[in-house]
Amino acid sequence: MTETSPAQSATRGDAAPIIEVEHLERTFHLSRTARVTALDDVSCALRAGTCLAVVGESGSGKSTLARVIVGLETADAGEVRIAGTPVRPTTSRRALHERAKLVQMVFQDPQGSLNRSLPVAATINEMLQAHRPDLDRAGRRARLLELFAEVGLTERHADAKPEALSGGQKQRVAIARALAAEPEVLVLDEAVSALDVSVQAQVLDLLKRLRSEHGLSYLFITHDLSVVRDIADDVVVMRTGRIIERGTVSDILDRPTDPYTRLLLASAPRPGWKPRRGLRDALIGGADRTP
Ligand SMILES: Nc1ncnc2c1ncn2[C@@H]1O[C@H](COP(=O)(O)OP(=O)(O)OP(=O)(O)O)[C@@H](O)[C@H]1O
Repeated sequence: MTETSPAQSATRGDAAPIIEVEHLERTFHLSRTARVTALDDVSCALRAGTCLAVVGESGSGKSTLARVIVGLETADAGEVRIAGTPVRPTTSRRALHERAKLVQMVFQDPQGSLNRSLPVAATINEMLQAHRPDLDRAGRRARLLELFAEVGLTERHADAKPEALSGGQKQRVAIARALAAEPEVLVLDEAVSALDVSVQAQVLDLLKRLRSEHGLSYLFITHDLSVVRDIADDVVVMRTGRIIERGTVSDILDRPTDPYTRLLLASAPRPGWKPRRGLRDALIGGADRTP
């Protein structure tokens, strides 16, 4: 990770892409006759030092896009480049290690990356062993505590087992674990979606601070438009595997042109929000039928 200088921040608007996604296709074959197209000619770019939100309702292809980007899923066609290097299927430890130094993923459920029977420090230690071979045992412990302090946790949290931590604390551990690899990009897949609103706000604040302190870039996957204004610079809107609208946060949130984006906005919780009856039917049945 590198520190962002004021000059770098000032030129963010023209920043070169750190992730380039070109014409991705991915179809899942569910049976001999049934298939679902999760990605249909998807192209987008994440500018270095910025946050690109990928929004859309459940099943629109957001997680598949994220998984293809980090190499957990293979596309049928198209290409992803991270810092100019194509993401290709590989079992080479060296290639996987180099990719892990570029991009780390944070999932909705932090439990998946934590070992139930070990203190959470063990998870971070494992990452440090892989990515900081220069550190001895004491050096790793010192770095671990530094990472915990960065995400607002203490030594007490480091030595606790996952079950003793709250959802927000576990998500902070997952973020510290990702940072331990010192990546350039975090792919955050619904990373705050399971948290209570107040905890969600604190984790979003943490992510904003980490981004500016370390010059990180974020691909922020969410179905919840209410968090997008807070964290993102650019937005792509996905529907049934396609990108149907893209632009800056204010383009998409204040001046959406696509009827589906307008419906998503109408369904986003905000102060005074009341669910509209039939909205989901309208979303599934055809956005252009309902304003
Ligand atoms: N491994 C898989 N096998 C079969 N179908 C899959 C698989 N992964 C995703 N799909 C299907 O691809 C489509 C897109 O799924 P994806 O998880 O990418 O959407 P999403 O927008 O992230 O939704 P959610 O927020 O619910 O995860 C869905 O119809 C889903 O059922």
